[in-house]
Amino acid sequence: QEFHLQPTPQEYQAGQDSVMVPVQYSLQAETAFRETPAFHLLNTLFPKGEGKDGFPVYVGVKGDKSVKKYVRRVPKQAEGYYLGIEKDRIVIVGADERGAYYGVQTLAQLMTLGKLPLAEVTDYPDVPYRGVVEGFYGTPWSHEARLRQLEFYGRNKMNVYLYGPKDDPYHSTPNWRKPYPAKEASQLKELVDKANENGVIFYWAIHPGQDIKWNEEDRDLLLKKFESMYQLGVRAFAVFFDDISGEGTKAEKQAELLNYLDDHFVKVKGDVEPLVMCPTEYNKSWSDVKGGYLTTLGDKLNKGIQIMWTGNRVIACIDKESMDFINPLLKRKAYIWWNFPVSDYVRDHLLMGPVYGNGLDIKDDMSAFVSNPMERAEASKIALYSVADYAWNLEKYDSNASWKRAIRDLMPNHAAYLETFAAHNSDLGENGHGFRRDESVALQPALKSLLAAYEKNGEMDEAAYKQVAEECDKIIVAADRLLASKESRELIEEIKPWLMQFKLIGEYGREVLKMVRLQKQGGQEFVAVHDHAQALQTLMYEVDATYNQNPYQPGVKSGSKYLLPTFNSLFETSTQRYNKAAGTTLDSRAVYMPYTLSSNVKQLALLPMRQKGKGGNVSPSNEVIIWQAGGEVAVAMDYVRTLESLLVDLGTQGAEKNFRLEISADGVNWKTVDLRPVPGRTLLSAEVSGMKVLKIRFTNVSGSEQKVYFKQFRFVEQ
Ligand SMILES: CCCC(=O)N[C@H]1/C(=N/OC(=O)Nc2ccccc2)O[C@H](CO)[C@@H](O)[C@@H]1O
Repeated sequence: QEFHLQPTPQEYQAGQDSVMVPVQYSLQAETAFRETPAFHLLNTLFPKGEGKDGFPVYVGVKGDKSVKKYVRRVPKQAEGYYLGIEKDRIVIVGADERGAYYGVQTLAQLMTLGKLPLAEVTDYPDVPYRGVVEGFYGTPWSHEARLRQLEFYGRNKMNVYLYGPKDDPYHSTPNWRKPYPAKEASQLKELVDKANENGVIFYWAIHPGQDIKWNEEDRDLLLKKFESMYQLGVRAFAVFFDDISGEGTKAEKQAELLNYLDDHFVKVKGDVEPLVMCPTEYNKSWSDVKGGYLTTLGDKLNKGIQIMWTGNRVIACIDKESMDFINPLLKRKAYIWWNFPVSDYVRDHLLMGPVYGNGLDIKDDMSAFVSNPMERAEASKIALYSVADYAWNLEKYDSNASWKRAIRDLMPNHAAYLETFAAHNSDLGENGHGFRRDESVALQPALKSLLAAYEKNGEMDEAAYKQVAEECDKIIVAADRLLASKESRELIEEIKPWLMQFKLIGEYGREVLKMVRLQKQGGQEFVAVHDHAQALQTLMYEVDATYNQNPYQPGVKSGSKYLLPTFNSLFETSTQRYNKAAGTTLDSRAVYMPYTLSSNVKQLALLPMRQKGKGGNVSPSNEVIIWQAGGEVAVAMDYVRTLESLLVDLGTQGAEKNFRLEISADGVNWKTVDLRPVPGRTLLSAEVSGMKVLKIRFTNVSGSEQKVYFKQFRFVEQ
C-alpha cells in the first residue's frame, strides 16, 4: 500500500529521484544541539552513526548559524519544521526544539522506504497540544505500558501525556496530599525522563476536589505535593475537579486556588508549562450557564490557564457548534478532553474502530485535543494513532484511511487479521451515555440482505450468503493467527478473551449458515448442525462468564452490534421453521441461557431471567406480587454449578419468616438454607457459598397469601 507519512503532513513534495539511505552521517549543527532529543533520535537512524565523511545532515532551529540558509522555509507555527532531502545533504530546521525533533521523526519514517526520496516537507501541527490523558476509571496502565506509550507519542508527534488515573490513590482522594512512596516516585521519574526523550510534555494531574478544604493548610499541602513532583522532574501540572460533589465544586474557590498556584508556583519556577484544569462542569449537558460556574472560571482564571471540556456531553464528538458554545464562556480556546476510546463504562467491549465524527473545521477553536483511552493500553493505539493524525492536520484527516494505517502500524505482519478483528469490535453496546459507534461496516449490507431475504419469505440471497460465509472463514483464521502471533504479545494478551470470543462467533456463524441452507432443503442433518451451533453458544457464554469479570460490565462482548445478532436471528428462525416442518421441538433460544426460571405465582412466571457476569438474576418486578400460600419460584441450572452468593429482596421486613429458600444438587433432595436479613434493609442474604446446585426453590411457607415486592433475586456462581 502506498507510503504515507504519519501524521499527515501539511505539505509534502517529492520528486521522482531518490538517494541511497546513507549508512553514516556527518552532523552540521550547533554544539548545543547534541543535548536535545532530536539529536539522540537522529543518532539512532544511521547504522554507522556519525562520522566526518558521513552524509551531511544540517540540523537546528531558527536562528542557528548552521541552518541560516534555510530559515525562510521554516513555518511560523510552533513545533513546525522544514525537512529537505537533497542529493548531497539532508536539512532539518525546526521552528523550535520540538519542531526539529519532529523533523527527525519524519526523516525516520522516510528512511524506512529503503531509499530516500528527494523531498521537501514543510510541516506543523494545527492544534498546539495533542496527546493522551490517562484519566479513566479502572486498572491504571502498567509502568511498562506507559513507557511504550511515550515512545508511541513521540513517533506520532503527540506532545502531551497527562497522568491522571482515577484509581491512583496519590493522584486523588485520599492520598493526594501525600508524596509518592519511593517505588512509585522512581517510576514517575523514569516516565518524565522517557517523556522528555520523546518530545512529550508529562503533566502530573491532581484530583483533590472530593475532600479539599478551601484553607491555607490544604492549599500549602497541594503546593508541597507539586513541589515534590517538581523534584521528580515534572514540569507540567494539572488540577482535575471532575466527578466530585460538595465544597470542592465552587468555581470561585477553584479559580482562586489555580491562580494562586499559577502566581506562586508556575510563574516563580519559570520552567513550568501553563496549568491545565478540569472543571466540575466539563460538558454542556451538565452545565448551568445561568448558574455562572463556567463564566466565573472564564472571568477569574488567569488567562494562561487551560480549561478542559468534553463537548456537548461526557462522551461526545467535537464540532464547531460545541466550540462556539464554550469558548466565549471560558474566554479562551477550550482544551478538549475527548472521551474516546475510553471504555470504563462499557468494560465488556473493545473500541477498535476508526476515529470519526469530530469536526474538520475547528483547528483554530481548540487549544488541545487529548484522548482518554481504554485501560487496555496497546489496544488503544489504533484510536490514538488516528487522534494524532486528526489533531496534527484536521483538514486532511481521512478516518478510514487513518484507521487502516493505524492497524498496519500496530501489527505490520498481521494487519489483515487485526483489521478483520477490529472491524467487528468497535461498537460499545447499550450504555448510559448513549454513545455508539459503527461496526461491521463492510459486511453490514450482506448481513442485512441475507437476514431480510430469509426472514421475510425464506429466500436465499446467494451473493450475501457467500460474502457472509467468506467473512466467517476470515474471522476464524484471523482469530487463530492473532492468538498465535509472535508479534505484539502485549496487545494479544490484552485482547485474548475477545479473540477467543471472536473465533467462536466465526464458527457459530459458519454453522448457522449451514442450518439456513439445510432448513430449506429439509435435510435430517439439520439436527446435528443445530446441536453444534448450540454447543458454540454454550462456549460463547462460558467465555463471557469467565473472563474480564469486573463489577461494572463483566464479560466479553464481540460483534455485538450486527454480526452476532444476525447469526442469532438466523439460528432462531431456521430452528423454528425446521421444527414446524419436521414436528420436532429443537431448542430455538439463540442467546445461551444456563438458567431457567419457573414459577406457579402468576406475576413471576414470565419474568425474564438474565445472565450477568458469572451469575443470574430474575429481572425485578415493580408491582405488588400476590404470592399465594405454597406458591414458589424456582431456577434450574443446565448442569450442576457451584454457588458463591444469593440475594433476595421482597421489599418487606421479616420476609425470611414467611418464605423458605431451598437448594438441590440433584433436583430430588432439597436442603433449606437460612436467609439472613441485611441490617437496616429488606435484603436477605443466603449462606450458599460453595454449595452445589442444580435447582433453587423459594416458597411461601407462611400458610397464607403474602403481598410483597419482587425487587431482587440474584445469585452468583463461584
Ligand atoms: C473533563 C472530563 C472528565 C471526565 O470525563 N471524567 C470521567 C468521566 N466522567 O463521566 C461521568 O459520567 N461521571 C459521572 C457520572 C455520574 C456521576 C458522577 C460522575 O467519564 C469518563 C468515561 O467514563 C471517565 O473515564 C472520566 O474519568
